[in-house]
Amino acid sequence: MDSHSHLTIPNRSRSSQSPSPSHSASASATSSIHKRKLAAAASAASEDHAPPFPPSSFSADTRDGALTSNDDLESISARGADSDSDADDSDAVVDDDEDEFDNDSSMRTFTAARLETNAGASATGAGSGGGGGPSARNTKLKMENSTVKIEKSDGGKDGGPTGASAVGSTTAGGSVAGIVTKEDAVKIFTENLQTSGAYSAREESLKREEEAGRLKFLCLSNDGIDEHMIWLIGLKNIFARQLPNMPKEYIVRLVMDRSHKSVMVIRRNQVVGGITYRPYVSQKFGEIAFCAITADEQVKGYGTRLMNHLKQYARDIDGLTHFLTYADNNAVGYFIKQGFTKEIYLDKDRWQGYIKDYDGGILMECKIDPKLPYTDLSTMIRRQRQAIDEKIRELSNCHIVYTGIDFQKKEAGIPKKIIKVEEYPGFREAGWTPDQWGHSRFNAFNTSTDSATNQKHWTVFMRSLLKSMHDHVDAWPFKEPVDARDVPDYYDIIKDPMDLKTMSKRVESEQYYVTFDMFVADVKRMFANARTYNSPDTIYFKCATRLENHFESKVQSGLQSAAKIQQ
Ligand SMILES: CC(=O)SCCNC(=O)CCNC(=O)[C@H](O)C(C)(C)COP(=O)(O)OP(=O)(O)OC[C@H]1O[C@@H](n2cnc3c(N)ncnc32)[C@H](O)[C@@H]1OP(=O)(O)O
Repeated sequence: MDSHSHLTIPNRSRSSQSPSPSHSASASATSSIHKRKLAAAASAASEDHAPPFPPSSFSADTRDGALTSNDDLESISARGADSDSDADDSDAVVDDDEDEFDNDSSMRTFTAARLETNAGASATGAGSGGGGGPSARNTKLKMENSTVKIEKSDGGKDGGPTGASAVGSTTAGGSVAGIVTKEDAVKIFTENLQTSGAYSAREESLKREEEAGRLKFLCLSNDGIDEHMIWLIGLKNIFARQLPNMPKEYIVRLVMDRSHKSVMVIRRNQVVGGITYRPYVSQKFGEIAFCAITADEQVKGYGTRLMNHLKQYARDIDGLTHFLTYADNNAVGYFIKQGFTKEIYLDKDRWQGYIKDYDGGILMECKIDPKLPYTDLSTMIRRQRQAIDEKIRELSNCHIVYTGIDFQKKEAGIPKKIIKVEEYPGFREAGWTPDQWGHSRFNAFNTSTDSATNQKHWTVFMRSLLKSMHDHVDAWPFKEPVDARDVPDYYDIIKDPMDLKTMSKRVESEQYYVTFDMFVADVKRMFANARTYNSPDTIYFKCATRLENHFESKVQSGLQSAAKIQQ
């Protein structure tokens, strides 16, 4: 039952740290210490030198498997309380800045050499439960010309020692049950189709990066394989930087704990971020302990793709149905976007006593869908969009785009030459007939004898409405077009400006507003523009609202009296 201890870790708020200008400065200030450490590690000549991973202070613990016994947690908690002042951590626990790690060229060369040697091997197969024997757990860096042992594994469960698993490999070749093939997609692809929104665009672009081999998502745990350890240390460094209120020792312990797994984003063989979680296989849920993306790669979609890979992996390999996590307050928004809720629907019996309490975090839950192709959601969305578009095309011809009219815009958009409505390309094809001329949802005058008289009634009505607005006390901001010399950025923001003077010209042309709806649309636009550009507390915003109310009441009363006259 040791792993089910229900303890409160007092100082484990994961407050995130956003990139700051001082970031690089602080990195360079400590880099010399770091380089000394790395040089010592690379030489590995003397046991007096602490190797970069895993350092002696935790290697003993991690070799012994799970680290979540009561004793362990209590000691973590006690250490956590003074972790912030624990500047000496750097010696005991490699307290590297993530950038320092990146910046050290000798380490990079070393890492690259190793990773090249093993290219491809790390992405092969899921880990087995038996690969973590002492001989396999070589936790010291070797010299560059030394051989690195890569173990192939067979997809073990239970959160035991695991080799690197290419996350999402369960959908090898991209074929997912229930998803049509590429060829089918091409067949139903149609022109003028909006193929993706922002979410899909980001997902698709990262998916392409994966397919091109520039990006990979791996699930690893502490298996002693050198390159895995390098990545785990890289991930630990990211967590330490991005979750500064988390005791660093605690981060190391969980990342290196063999009952935890880490799904990592690796780009050009460097860790960009990851999620460390503990699968409780018997309970079919996982607890996300840490989640972070390196500072300069945040909000680029990595966090979402990482979570999608995690869900797919946890469902298909670990057999999990839910995730629970204590989310930092400022990360709640991210988790909500990943499908987490603050309501916990999972039966308490399944999780209570298993997960650790965190102060300052909000417990959130995510149900893993049993079928969704999480790593290929963008394809699913695209195909759904295509199917809907196809259906709409069957039922309507609104997708047909006709050539536009050469409007010959003059001042105020009044056309120079009159074009008959029936000559507008597409009007007749859309089902319009000449008897619909002047048709409007405002039908107060529509019963008049002929359309010319009818139109005259409307012109008089529009003129009176304009005058009424013009005379109103709140009309002053709307009488003339906005002068760009007074408001330089106005036309950057407002692309379709409108004002009372312009509308007056359009009314007086007696040609522009062929329906009353067009007039109302211009009035509405004028007020909408004012509310778009100005904030609610401004006089302009308030004038817009008051004048609009005035306009609406005038329209109502005008239409009612017109209707009475008709009767
Ligand atoms: C259990 C825990 O570890 S809690 C602590 C979580 N970690 C942190 O707070 C560390 C600092 N933050 C990070 O490392 C990252 O910002 C993460 C992991 C929170 C998110 O990763 P990213 O790569 O930035 O996420 P991604 O780019 O996929 O963004 C997904 C969406 O979430 C939004 N988002 C990202 N971070 C946050 C946030 N902190 N709050 C609200 N929304 C967020 C994005 O704007 C984006 O929205 P959109 O789809 O509408 O455009």
